[in-house]
Amino acid sequence: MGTRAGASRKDAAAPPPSPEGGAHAVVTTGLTKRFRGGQLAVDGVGLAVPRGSVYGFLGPNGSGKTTTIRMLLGLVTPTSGAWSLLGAPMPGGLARALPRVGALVEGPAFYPYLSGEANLRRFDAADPGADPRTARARIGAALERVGLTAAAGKRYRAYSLGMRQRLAIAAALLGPRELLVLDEPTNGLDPQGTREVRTLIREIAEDGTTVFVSSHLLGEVEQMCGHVGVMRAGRLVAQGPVAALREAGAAPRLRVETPDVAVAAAALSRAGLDGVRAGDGEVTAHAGEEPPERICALLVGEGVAVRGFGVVRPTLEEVFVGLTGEGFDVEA
Ligand SMILES: Nc1ncnc2c1ncn2[C@@H]1O[C@H](COP(=O)(O)OP(=O)(O)OP(=O)(O)O)[C@@H](O)[C@H]1O
Repeated sequence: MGTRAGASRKDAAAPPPSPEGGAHAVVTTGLTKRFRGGQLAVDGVGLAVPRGSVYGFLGPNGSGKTTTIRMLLGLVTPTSGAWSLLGAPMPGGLARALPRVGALVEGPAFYPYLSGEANLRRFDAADPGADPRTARARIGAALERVGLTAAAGKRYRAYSLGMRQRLAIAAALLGPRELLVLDEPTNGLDPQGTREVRTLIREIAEDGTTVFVSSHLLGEVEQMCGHVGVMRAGRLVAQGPVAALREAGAAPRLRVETPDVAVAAAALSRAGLDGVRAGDGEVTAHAGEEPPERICALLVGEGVAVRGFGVVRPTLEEVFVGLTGEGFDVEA
C-alpha cells in the first residue's frame, strides 16, 4: 500500500510499513474482525497514520470505522492481524501506549448539573494513573486547550453543542497526548459546533499531536485532514495524502460546450478519445495525450460551434464515489 510516496489503491505494490511504527503513530497489517454472528466488519485493513498528521478515516455508515477504532484501542479483540500504537506492538504494549493516547469513541457521560470543570475533575479522579496532586493543573490545561476556561464554572446543561463536544475532547486531553483518536466528533452538531470542533482539531494538530478522526462526511475530511484512509464494506480501498489521492483518482476530462452535441461527440471519437459522453449542450471525454488546443482546432475544423472548451478534473467527491461505490454527504 503506497502511503509515503502518495495515495494509491490498496493493492498497489509498495511494501507495508513495519508494525513497529517509527514514522507512524498507528500501523495495522491485515487487521480483521469477524463478529460472533459471522459478520465480517473489518477485513484485512492496513492503516499507516503518519506522526503529526490529521488523518481522516472516511467511509459510509457501517463500513467498519468504529470497529477498527475499537480494535486499535484494545476495546475489541481482532480476529486476526497486527497493529502498533506510537511504536508499541499491540496488544502487549497497551499499558505503555494508552496513557499517551486520548480517545473519544463513545461520548463520555457528563452530569448536566455539574460544571464543565467539576465534570473533568470526576473524569480525572477515575484515572488510576493520574496523580491527584497535579489534577488542578491538568484540568486547567485541558480546559484552556479547548477554549473553555471562561465557561469552566458553567453547568454542563447550559453548554452549547459545540461546547459539550469540546469538553468531551478536553476529557480526552487530560494529560499530554501524542495521539488523539476521535470517532465521528462532529456527529449531531449544528454548523457552529462543527466549526468549533474542526478548528480545535486543527489547533491540536498544530501542537504536534497526531489526530486520527473518523467521519462519513467527505467535506469535513477535506477541510481538516492532510491524510485520508477510505473504507468500503470493511476494506480499506485507498489511503494517502488527500492531495495525492485527488491527483491519482482524477483523470482529467475535456469538456466542450456546443449546440452540435452529436457532431462533436463523433469527431472526438474519431480523434481516438476514450469515454466520450454526450450531455445537454456539452460533450466530455478523457483528455488523453493529445494537446487540448489540437482537439479544439480539430472540432472547429469539423464545423462544430465551440462555445466553451476546457480541461476539468473530477471533484474529490467524484473520486471517492468511484472508490466506495457510494455517495457521500459532502456537507460539513
Ligand atoms: N458487536 C457487534 N456484533 C455484530 N456486528 C457488529 C457489531 N458491531 C458492529 N457490527 C457490524 O459491523 C459493521 C461495521 O460497523 P461499524 O460500527 O464498525 O461501522 P462504522 O463505519 O463505524 O459505521 P457507523 O458510522 O454507522 O458507526 C456493521 O455492519 C455493523 O452492523
